[in-house]
Amino acid sequence: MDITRKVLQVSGLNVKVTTDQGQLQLLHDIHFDLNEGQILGLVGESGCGKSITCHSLLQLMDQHTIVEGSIQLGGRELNGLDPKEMRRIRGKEIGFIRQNPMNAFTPVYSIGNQFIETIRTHCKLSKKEAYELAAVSLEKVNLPKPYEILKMYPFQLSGGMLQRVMIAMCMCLKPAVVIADEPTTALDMVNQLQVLTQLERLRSECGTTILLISHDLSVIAEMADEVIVMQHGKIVEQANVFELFDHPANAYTKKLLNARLQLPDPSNKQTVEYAVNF
Ligand SMILES: Nc1ncnc2c1ncn2[C@@H]1O[C@H](COP(=O)(O)OP(=O)(O)OP(=O)(O)O)[C@@H](O)[C@H]1O
Repeated sequence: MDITRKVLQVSGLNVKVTTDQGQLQLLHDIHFDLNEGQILGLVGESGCGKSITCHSLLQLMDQHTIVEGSIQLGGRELNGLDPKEMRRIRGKEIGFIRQNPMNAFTPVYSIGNQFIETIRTHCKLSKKEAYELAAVSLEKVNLPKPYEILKMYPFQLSGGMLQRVMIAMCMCLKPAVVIADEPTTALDMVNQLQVLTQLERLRSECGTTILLISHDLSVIAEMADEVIVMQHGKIVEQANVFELFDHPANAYTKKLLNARLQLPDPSNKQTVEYAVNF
């Protein structure tokens, strides 16, 4: 008996944008399911449509865009949902961890102010209760001295710290799904590891399902259960992470895997080979 619960079901997703040159199709017939507690990796080279996919799921596309198809969260259709209702779903039911953490925060308000505001938008808590919950969550993502962090402004925190503040917000709201769009791209190795560890905790402790977008194949190999490969707005391959890395079926997937930086063998004095020709 299959007991896998589908949390998010995307089918026949087409995204078109109207430009001065006419209509341009950005996504072509995208289908995938996100199962409860799963980490689904989405990979592909720059411009293949990864961010458009997550913005479409979150209904964040601008008014010149046509989003066709079905996006069902727990059986409820999101495409075309009333914007006010969609605002309630974003954050509470679908969390979003953005590529550039600095853009996710308003520079003139303290972290505490924004954290508490976010919690209270979705949960019936007093300011004091929300403040305490925020401090506990910051500690859970290994941010020491949480009360001091809550008093700080976004520019006083590093990118990695801001990413962890966003993960802490998700831990408070416990959304069914988190969409993480290149969460580690702008971070050094130490911060990358901390953010990935906390994402994994979000999944293991809160049972959150994660759509992890990255062009970094090592991040995907480490984190994902299943992987989707995109090219030119289309899914070209979807497979279990081991299957995809060990036996890629599609020619583009093979090219993507081969394009990883090939470091030289130190015993051999040959030139470093960079296979980056798409
Ligand atoms: N509003 C728009 N009008 C026209 N084209 C657009 C619009 N938004 C995005 N695009 C195009 O759609 C394609 C997909 O963009 P998207 O941002 O999803 O790429 P991506 O895979 O996330 O890339 P990256 O890894 O660099 O973030 C790109 O070619 C982009 O130029």
